[in-house]
Amino acid sequence: MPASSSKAPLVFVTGNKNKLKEVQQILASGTGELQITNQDVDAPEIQGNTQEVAIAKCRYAADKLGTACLTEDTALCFEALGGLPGPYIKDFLKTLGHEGLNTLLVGFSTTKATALCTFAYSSGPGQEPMIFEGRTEGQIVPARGPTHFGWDPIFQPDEGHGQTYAEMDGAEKNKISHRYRALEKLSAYLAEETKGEAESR
Ligand SMILES: O=c1nc[nH]c2c1ncn2[C@H]1C[C@H](O)[C@@H](COP(=O)(O)OP(=O)(O)OP(=O)(O)O)O1
Ligand SMILES: [Mg+2]
Repeated sequence: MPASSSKAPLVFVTGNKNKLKEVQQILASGTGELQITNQDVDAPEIQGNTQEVAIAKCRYAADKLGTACLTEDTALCFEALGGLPGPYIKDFLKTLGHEGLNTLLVGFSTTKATALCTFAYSSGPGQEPMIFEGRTEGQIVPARGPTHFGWDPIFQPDEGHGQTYAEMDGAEKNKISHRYRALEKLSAYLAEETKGEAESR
């Protein structure tokens, strides 16, 4: 029996169904070490850098749920704007839309952007969250493809053969995405942690 099967699934705290779906798909194609359930806690999101935002969200969720938990914060960082909107992309997207986000870059010499995913994991209330980051480099482009997930239509990853995230097949996005890369690091950490616990039993 794998050591992890004796453990309860980890609670992934998010209000975003698309994130949840991608995380489940990515984990399903992996080793099966990490299993998750989901809760929406509506944690307040502070101002700060991506790590500070992710840590505060996770700390709040662990205290509120009284258990180990996982949160995730996604940022979209425009090189021309010194990394902004970064963790504030949700509000920028809501207010400006895809077109407005493109307009922000008019007059700049680069449309380069980084999609940055930050998972925060706390092993329980009062336990300092740990951070796992994944990055995918790309360009901001006029919207192409289905519009069901956030800024997917305006982000064209450098490894995407000219397609935007939205135009890519879900499985293709999950091979190169910021979320996949962060989750890979988290899974490796949790596998080690589980191994350590099994050995010390
Ligand atoms: O892969 C992605 N492709 C396109 N758009 C994405 C992606 N991942 C997050 N997004 C959007 C959702 C939200 O507009 C903002 C991040 O904000 P963020 O606070 O992390 O997400 P959220 O509030 O929707 O869910 P949560 O409850 O986990 O905080 O970028
Ligand atoms: Mg949020």
